[in-house]
Amino acid sequence: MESIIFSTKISQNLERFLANTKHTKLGIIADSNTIRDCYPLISATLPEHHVFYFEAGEKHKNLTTCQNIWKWMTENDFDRQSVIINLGGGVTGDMGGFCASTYKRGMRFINIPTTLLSQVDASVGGKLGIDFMGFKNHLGVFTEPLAVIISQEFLPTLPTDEFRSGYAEVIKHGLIKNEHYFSCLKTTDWQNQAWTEIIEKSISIKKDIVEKDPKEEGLRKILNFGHTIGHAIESHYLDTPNHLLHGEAIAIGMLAEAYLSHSKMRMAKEDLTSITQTILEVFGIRYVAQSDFEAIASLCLQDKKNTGKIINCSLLKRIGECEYNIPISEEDILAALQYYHDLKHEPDTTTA
Ligand SMILES: NC(=O)c1ccc[n+]([C@@H]2O[C@H](COP(=O)([O-])OP(=O)(O)OC[C@H]3O[C@@H](n4cnc5c(N)ncnc54)[C@H](O)[C@@H]3O)[C@@H](O)[C@H]2O)c1
Ligand SMILES: O=C(O)C(=O)C[C@@H](O)[C@H](O)[C@H](O)COP(=O)(O)O
Ligand SMILES: [Zn+2]
Repeated sequence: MESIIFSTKISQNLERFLANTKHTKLGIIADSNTIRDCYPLISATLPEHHVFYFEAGEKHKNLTTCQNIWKWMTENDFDRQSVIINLGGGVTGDMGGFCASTYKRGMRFINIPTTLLSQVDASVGGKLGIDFMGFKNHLGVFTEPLAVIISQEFLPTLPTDEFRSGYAEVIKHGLIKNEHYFSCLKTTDWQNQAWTEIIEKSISIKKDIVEKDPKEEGLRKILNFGHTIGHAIESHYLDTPNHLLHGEAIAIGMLAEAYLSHSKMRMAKEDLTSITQTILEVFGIRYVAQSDFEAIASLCLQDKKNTGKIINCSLLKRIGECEYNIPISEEDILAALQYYHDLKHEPDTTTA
């Protein structure tokens, strides 16, 4: 597993790390926001390097951007002894890591995650990839970074919606593995959490699972709770005015899959109520039209956990315990989406 460095002075930690990492060339991959807000925090102490940045956003996590990255690597004579630094959120980490690990069959890379979401989840565990044909992370590989360097110095410029998006993965970590963690999250205002503890706790939950099953042959599928339906919703609305951030879509996915946990796994009604209240308090209700349900359900047919035409979902037995490879039907998905839709009419739960 990659080494994870918790840093309070990113420029110094990175300088030290690079001094001990022999490389021919050094490349920085960022997006249009992190080049402005995050690169200045590390640029002064970096040794000689090349920079590539792309237009920020999920819709640029695609083959066209990858081609531009591979061209930049080639034109600047990167070789297998070169090192790439991915400076940004999950989009930069997933795509930059994918490009590095496929260029000349593999170059080393370091992740410097700059969003809450990428610090608690995306930068750890070696899942890399891009979207393709409208499906999330459809092309990709498992490759560990050389290191992940995590610093909260980047977070002050992160917009509130992006912060909240990352919080969805934090809630997920509590729901799948640690009831106590979830109940602490539940009782504290989400904007006033103790972020140092949250980041460390979430990473330790994820790391523990990934170490046991790095290539998602079994147990790791629990990290995908909320993602069967959540990814389908994210993909469906990606290029529309109703587009959702990854965590916002996963929050809806977790509500829908919590409903299925109750209906198919006998998770207690009190647990469903507690999950529903907690997620709605943070995320409110978002636009998911009934007329889109069929299309969303059919996107689930391409989920990577599936076996042939069987849609396998990760569902909760109770808060803090998740099971994987639970077959669900398209009708189940429609019922779960209806559950989400109907929450809009509950007087105490609608905030948006
Ligand atoms: N590989 C994994 O295990 C894994 C896990 C979870 C999510 N993901 C993927 O990660 C992606 C979502 O990650 P994300 O939420 O970090 O999205 P992102 O990379 O798009 O970053 C979110 C936004 O914040 C901006 N930004 C980043 N850092 C900033 C900073 N410090 N200050 C100001 N602006 C900043 C970015 O430019 C972008 O506009 C999705 O593609 C998802 O599929 C991967
Ligand atoms: O690390 C994992 O495993 C996860 O499932 C973490 C998820 O939060 C993340 O969104 C991941 O990229 C989803 O993977 P995918 O295999 O469903 O594309
Ligand atoms: Zn996710």
